Amino acid sequence: MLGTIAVWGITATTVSNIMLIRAVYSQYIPRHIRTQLEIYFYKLLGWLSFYVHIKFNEHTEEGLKISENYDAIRNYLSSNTAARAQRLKANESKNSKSLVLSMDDHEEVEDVFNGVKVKWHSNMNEIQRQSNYGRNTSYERRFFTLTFHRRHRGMIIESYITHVLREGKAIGLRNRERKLYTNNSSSEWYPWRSGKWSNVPFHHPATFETLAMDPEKKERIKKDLVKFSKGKDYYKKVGKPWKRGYLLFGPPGTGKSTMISAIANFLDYDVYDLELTTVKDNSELKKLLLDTKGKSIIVIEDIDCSLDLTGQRKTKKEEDEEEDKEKKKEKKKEEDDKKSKVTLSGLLNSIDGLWSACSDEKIIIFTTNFVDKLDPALIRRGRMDNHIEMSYCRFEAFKVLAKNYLDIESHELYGEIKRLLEETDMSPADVAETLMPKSDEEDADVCIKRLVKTVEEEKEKARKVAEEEEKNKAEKEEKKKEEEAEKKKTEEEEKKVKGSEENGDLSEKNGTN
Ligand SMILES: Nc1ncnc2c1ncn2[C@@H]1O[C@H](COP(=O)(O)OP(=O)(O)OP(=O)(O)O)[C@@H](O)[C@H]1O
Repeated sequence: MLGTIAVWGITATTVSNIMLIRAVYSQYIPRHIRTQLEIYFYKLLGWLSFYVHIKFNEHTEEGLKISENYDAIRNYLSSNTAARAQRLKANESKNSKSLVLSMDDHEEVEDVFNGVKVKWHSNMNEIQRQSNYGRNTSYERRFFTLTFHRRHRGMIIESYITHVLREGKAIGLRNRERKLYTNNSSSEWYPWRSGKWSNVPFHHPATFETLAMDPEKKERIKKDLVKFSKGKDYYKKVGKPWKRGYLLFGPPGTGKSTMISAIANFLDYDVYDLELTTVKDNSELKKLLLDTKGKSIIVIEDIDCSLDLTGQRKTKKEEDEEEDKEKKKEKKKEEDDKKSKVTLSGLLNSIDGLWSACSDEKIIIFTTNFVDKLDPALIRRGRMDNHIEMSYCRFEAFKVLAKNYLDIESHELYGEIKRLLEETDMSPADVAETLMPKSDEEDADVCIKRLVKTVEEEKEKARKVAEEEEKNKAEKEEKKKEEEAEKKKTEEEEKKVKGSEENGDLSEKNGTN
């Protein structure tokens, strides 16, 4: 008992001595000397210790953004070592599609790489700060520390850390919740939002399986996408940026937007839906494009409606002059004139700029209903590498829709439908709408019969339209012929009159002589 009291007494004295020394140290030794002393102390520790420590902070140097490396390490440790940690933390991240378990603060786990053991420690410091208004605030600063024996320094720095960051980033991409980004239009009320992206979770259900189109064409597109997504080394070898441009063209309702969603789901990419008409000018466009992340699809729908593509491309000088003129005009204009001043050259330059500025995989897709209206420069290979025609619904595409909407693979009317669809141009959107049951009483048989009736009506309509066009054409030709005949007649009469006048002149002359 006496022994225990003595031990407590010694401990208490030691603790109070340490506290006294600390108080004297921080009160009487100037700050800059304390800093120097601490540097030497840590250096000494470094010389004495066999272990190397590397710190990875949660925030970047600027302090605002979460460090990508910290995130990657957390992902790596969550999947590789967190199972071995005693205490875990459930992170509810808005960027992740599922709950992510990671090591709790002040936990330590071991990892083994190439037979070498390393330790990861998750740290958290609470930092006290006084605000400008004298209020005390505190915030938490987190970081991971990697500890390993100094004889493995080279291998850990060159190989292990790269391995952890690469794996962690890949896990992050797999777990992330995909996003649909849209560009904000310029607003008088929220000027800081203009030229920036807003996002919502991307949950479009379209897939290549549900996409109605010719199966061979579908397979070709899928192969092209797979080759692209696995082509990092290939693109590097041939000296091309890891990008691909697709032009989707075809009549309305043939599935251009649906195809974009199917591609995004197939490759697991985000989608940036760029509304060109709300982009203020070329420099805002460039900024928006450069502000897109990798593994994404940038979409400009109905490109023919978003820009004046009928005009010739302008030279840089012409464009500058025009911009100068525009600026002068702009001053006179009311402030609420929000017309987009994006030009074709601006778009081309922005795409080329995007292509050369970023190293990660990106796809850009343009859609149009009128491919012939587009400037060839916009869709040349290299910018739009793959041109895909989305066409009217033929039998193969119909079979996919029937499977999707009615869950059937055959019907006695399939032969009839095949014949009708080969002869009639109907969009997959119209076929899908006709096939969809309108009530619980409607079964596949009712829907298929309705489709036959609708296609027959469409065929009849198309026949009448063609007949009308033919009639108009014939009438026009007839009119043209009549006009030509009339013209010829007038010319001949004029010739005759002229001839007789000349003859008259001549006889007059002869008579005079
Ligand atoms: N090829 C297709 N496969 C499956 N569904 C389709 C297909 N085409 C159209 N649809 C259906 O029709 C609807 C409209 O299609 P979508 O918006 O993709 O056509 P679009 O070609 O982009 O039309 P627009 O040129 O008018 O923008 C879709 O929601 C989808 O349900």
